[in-house]
Amino acid sequence: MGNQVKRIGVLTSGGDAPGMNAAVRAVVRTAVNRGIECIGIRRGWNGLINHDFVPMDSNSVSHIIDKGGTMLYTARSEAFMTPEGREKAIATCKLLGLDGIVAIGGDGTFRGALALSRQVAQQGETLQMVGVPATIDNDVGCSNYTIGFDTACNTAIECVDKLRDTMQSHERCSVVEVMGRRAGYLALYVGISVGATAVLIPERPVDFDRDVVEKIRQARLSGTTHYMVVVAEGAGSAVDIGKRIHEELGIDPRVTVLGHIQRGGSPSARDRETASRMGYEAVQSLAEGRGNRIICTQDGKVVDLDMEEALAMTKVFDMERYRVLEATTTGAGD
Ligand SMILES: Nc1ncnc2c1ncn2[C@@H]1O[C@H](COP(=O)(O)OP(=O)(O)OP(=O)(O)O)[C@@H](O)[C@H]1O
Ligand SMILES: O=P(O)(O)OC[C@H]1O[C@](O)(CO)[C@@H](O)[C@@H]1O
Ligand SMILES: [Mg+2]
Repeated sequence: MGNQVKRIGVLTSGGDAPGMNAAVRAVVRTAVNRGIECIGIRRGWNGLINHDFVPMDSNSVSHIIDKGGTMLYTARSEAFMTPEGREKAIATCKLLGLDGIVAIGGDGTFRGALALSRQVAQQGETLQMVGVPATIDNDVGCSNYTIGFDTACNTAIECVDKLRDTMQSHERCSVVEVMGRRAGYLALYVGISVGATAVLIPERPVDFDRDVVEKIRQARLSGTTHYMVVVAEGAGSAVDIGKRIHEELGIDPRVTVLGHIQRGGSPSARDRETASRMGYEAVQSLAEGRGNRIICTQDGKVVDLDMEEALAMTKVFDMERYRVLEATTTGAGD
């Protein structure tokens, strides 16, 4: 774990996101082209604990840029949350002679990276970590955008468009739950894009009467006979919302929880391109001696920020988008 970067590891961690493969490819190819060896660590942080790795060359990442999922597999690691687990990971890094690691994942993955790097520093050594944001939740505070979000939005939109066809024919109300963990980005982007009657997000405290009952009522008064309610998983359960709509309005909604379908599929152009740029920047950053960074998009540019400072940043939710939704759907059909 010296100063000059000769060999790096790359891993994917947390929930998978379309475009993770494109990011792995960019990391491996950029490293190889700079004369840096690259080791794939499999199954997230668990791979470092369990010696689960695979040496990678340029050909090992051929034919993956268009694939969803991650060729390195991913995991959530309980063991890595403990100093003892991280000690085993440090031993593997020493054994493999890693100078740095590119960790592709969400905020949790980066907290893990920081914890590892601090523990190494306590032992008087250095292990440079670089994070690449990839999560369908788009909830990494320091980055405007996270790899996978665009594809997940497009997948959800395709599903909701199909639901709308049958809701329109049967003159029904549909309640659709989308992922996002504690964030409402996915729900709001999808809601705007499908012309949802109502969207519930955790960033805006829900007033059921104002945000659901009145929206459906106004849509009905405008002549509409089908309604689409999009619920972010962080704002509540679609099943509960459906029951409440039945109680308060006497209609009989159909509930769909989109679930993990939103995490799959071939990555969109935006996700492939962003992943390629971020993967490239991650290796540049390590090779140029800038460790403990998170690669971020800010105003369309890819930049690297100090990991600790970046993790302390919070994203300001753009409420203007909620106003766009209201201005374009309230009192009308989709
Ligand atoms: N504070 C922490 N210290 C050490 N390791 C952590 C910490 N937080 C998270 N990790 C590690 O990172 C892994 C991934 O974190 P998490 O499950 O939050 O997913 P994520 O990277 O945020 O991605 P996503 O939210 O898209 O699923 C955890 O399973 C754990 O191994
Ligand atoms: O794959 P799991 O463990 O069910 O996790 C689901 C969670 O992961 C995500 O898909 C990505 O963070 C969230 O939107 C969701 O809450
Ligand atoms: Mg997360």
